[in-house]
Amino acid sequence: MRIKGGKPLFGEVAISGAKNAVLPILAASLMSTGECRIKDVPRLTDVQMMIEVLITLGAQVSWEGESLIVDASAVEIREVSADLMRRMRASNLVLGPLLSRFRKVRISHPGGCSIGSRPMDLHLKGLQKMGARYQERHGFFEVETERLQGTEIHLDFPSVGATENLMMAASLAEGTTIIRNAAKEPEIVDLQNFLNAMGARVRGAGLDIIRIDGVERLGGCAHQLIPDRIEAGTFMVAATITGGDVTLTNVIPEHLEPVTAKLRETGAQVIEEDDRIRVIAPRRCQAVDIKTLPYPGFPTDMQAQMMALMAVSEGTSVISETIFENRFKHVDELRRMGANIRLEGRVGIVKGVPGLSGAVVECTDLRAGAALVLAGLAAENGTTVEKIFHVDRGYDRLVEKLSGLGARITREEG
Ligand SMILES: CC(=O)N[C@H]1[C@@H](OP(=O)(O)OP(=O)(O)OC[C@H]2O[C@@H](n3ccc(=O)[nH]c3=O)[C@H](O)[C@@H]2O)O[C@H](CO)[C@@H](O)[C@@H]1O
Ligand SMILES: C=C(OP(=O)(O)O)C(=O)O
Repeated sequence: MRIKGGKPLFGEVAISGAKNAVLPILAASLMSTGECRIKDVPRLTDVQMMIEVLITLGAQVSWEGESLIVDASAVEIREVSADLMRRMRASNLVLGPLLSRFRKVRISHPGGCSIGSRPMDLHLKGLQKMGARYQERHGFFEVETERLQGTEIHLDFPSVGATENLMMAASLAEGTTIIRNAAKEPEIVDLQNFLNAMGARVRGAGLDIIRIDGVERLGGCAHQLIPDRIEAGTFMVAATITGGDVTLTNVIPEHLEPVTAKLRETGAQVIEEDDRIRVIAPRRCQAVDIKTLPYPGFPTDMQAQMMALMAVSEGTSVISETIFENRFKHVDELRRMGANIRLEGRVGIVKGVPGLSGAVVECTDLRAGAALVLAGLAAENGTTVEKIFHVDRGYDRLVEKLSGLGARITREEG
């Protein structure tokens, strides 16, 4: 991606459906014996990969405009290969659905990814409490059960993935499951709504305790995805870092509160309407401290983008990453562009500089890539962002959307 920075962004941009909602929802569709129609699905490589997982398992999946139609009635295979698992972390979300529907699953160990290790002990501990047995062999988890039984599960940490896997598994279990210390992210609420539309009985998503009354079968449904709060947050930072004035449409402002609060602290004006947010940038932002936390805390998926903003803000910012142990890979690349950042373990100390200078930089992961694009939009001269495929995992038509706001950005296939 080539960016000629230094131009404020102006105008309106429509936010796509949420990546982190559609991936668990596609996994959940494996439990249905009817046809599921999911609307407003973003065109992302992660979505394409999840479609491949579903097809490999035997589901029929087709696009109809912006909707995906999934028919999993003929699914029989119960194994996810190491290859698919390596290519997309979220493929671990088929564990709960396949186990509850077929009672036996073989899923490759997720290992780690560039932002840190991605353990599944909480997912497995919860399933074990529901009566599943598992063993780890040759890099695979082999999990089986006669039928999952409802139970009470207390999560040691409000893990998003574990909450999702357990909610899905419990939907076809016998009896009632209570998940305590559950994750409260908006994507959990969207999953609850999708499960209930298929005929499940889930209540409490968005709160600490989720109650699932198991049912015998799940049928077809139609579901509209929530907008992507991380894509939205990224555009809010794009407006701020370039000194622009941008209105986002198709957003749920409440989901963005942690980001909005921080941006307001930097001096940006954020005006919320029903399903729109307008961001008006200050002359120069003030540095603010950031600590990533489970929702409604500040999202880890916005940490890199905020670091790019802090790199050009006035003052010193302390950024603590508490969710992933290795989510600072963008630091070296931002330094190439003139950022003054020191790392101390999981804390980044960012001393704002008056401006960044364009350079050739490389994406190391999805949000690191987004941060570099943002830095490029703010920098003087040209920036080349390489390995942009990381960004395609989570941003739908990013170049088109940024160009629509006046950014000078092009893309070349390497
Ligand atoms: C709480 C949180 O912010 N979760 C983020 C996490 O979700 P994701 O579902 O990938 O990760 P979790 O929420 O499960 O994991 C968060 C933390 O819990 C630990 N853990 C997780 C599962 C487990 O069985 N054992 C265990 O120890 C992880 O190592 C990590 O430190 O990454 C996604 C992609 O960046 C984000 O959208 C989610 O917001
Ligand atoms: C890292 C992310 O996704 P995943 O958990 O699917 O790797 C993300 O959405 O920022």
